[in-house]
Amino acid sequence: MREHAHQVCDAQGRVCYFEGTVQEITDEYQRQRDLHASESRFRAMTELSSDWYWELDAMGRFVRLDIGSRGINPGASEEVLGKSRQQLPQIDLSASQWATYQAILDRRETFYDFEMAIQGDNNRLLWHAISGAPIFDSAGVFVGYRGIGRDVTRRRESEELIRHMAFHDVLTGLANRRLFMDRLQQALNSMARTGSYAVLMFLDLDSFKSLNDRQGHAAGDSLLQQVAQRLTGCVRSVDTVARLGGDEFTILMENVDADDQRAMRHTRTAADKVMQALANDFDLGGEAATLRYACSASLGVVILRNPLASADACMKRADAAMYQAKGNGRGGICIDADARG
Ligand SMILES: Nc1nc2c(ncn2[C@@H]2O[C@H](COP(=O)(O)OP(=O)(O)OP(=O)(O)O)[C@@H](O)[C@H]2O)c(=O)[nH]1
Repeated sequence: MREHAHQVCDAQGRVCYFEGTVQEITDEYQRQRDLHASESRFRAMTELSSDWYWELDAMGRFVRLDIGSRGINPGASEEVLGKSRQQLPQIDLSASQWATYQAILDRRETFYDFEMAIQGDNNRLLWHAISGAPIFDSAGVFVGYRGIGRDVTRRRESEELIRHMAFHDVLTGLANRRLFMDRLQQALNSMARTGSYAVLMFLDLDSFKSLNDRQGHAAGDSLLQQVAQRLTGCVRSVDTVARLGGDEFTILMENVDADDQRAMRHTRTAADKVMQALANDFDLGGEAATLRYACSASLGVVILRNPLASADACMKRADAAMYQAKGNGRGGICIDADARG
């Protein structure tokens, strides 16, 4: 019940009696209790969850940001109030991503899991997924947006790692066969446009098995890693170096030259450089000891002229050239310069 009362006085100001009203407010009281319970539920949710709640005004500026104790960067709330997302320098979106975001807001659409890169502390890239819905007042006028945000950095990093592992060799970090074959096919396609030849090299270490057998697998692994580094260091950054597996490496050089003679000269120089890169002894001893190892390798080289050739056929030729080099006594280069190839 709610009571209102006031005094009724006589002409001299003396209180004669009280009069007032009594109102039953059970419904209103219940509504307030419900509202309070609902607000408490919402608070508990944002407090316990790693998600956060945000609200923008009609101009897209933050008017509210509730970040629970488990949420990201709890101090961020004051920094962002009054600013739009576009005004926050830590959000790292391309121009076209910003345009997509703004178009969604302009159309007053509900959106789900719009992912944004955020520059975190120590230059760590974080990823936030935000979902939001427009808010309209009782007259149907648009007054802003509200929604939730979630840190999805772990998921993005796992996806990136899986993607990287699908296309790279775990031991050396080089491209794997799958990525290499893809690049080779792309190189053949672009040869059709540029008319410039490409060069494919196939390198196999000599007697690698006996290194493994005599010095152990760790020494073999160390050699493979160091060979990968040296090969990467002796080609241009646009060239692709791959480990196909075991002790087999391949190198793809694009846009070598469109002229036969010059292409042949460049190819010889590049092949010599690769062999030269492996000429100095490797230290396979790890931290405790020194183990000098002179590595020999056989190199098969193919000058690719025919953009219609298949990537598989090119690889077979390079493999055959490498075996030819092995057959010639190991430690040498065999160049397959078939003018039709
Ligand atoms: N340490 C190490 N060894 C590997 C790895 N993958 C394959 N191998 C070994 O690499 C060796 C490959 O040897 P082959 O190329 O067949 O033989 P090879 O002794 O080099 O002989 P030639 O090529 O004829 O000179 C095998 O003994 C494999 O067990 C790896 O990731 N790490």
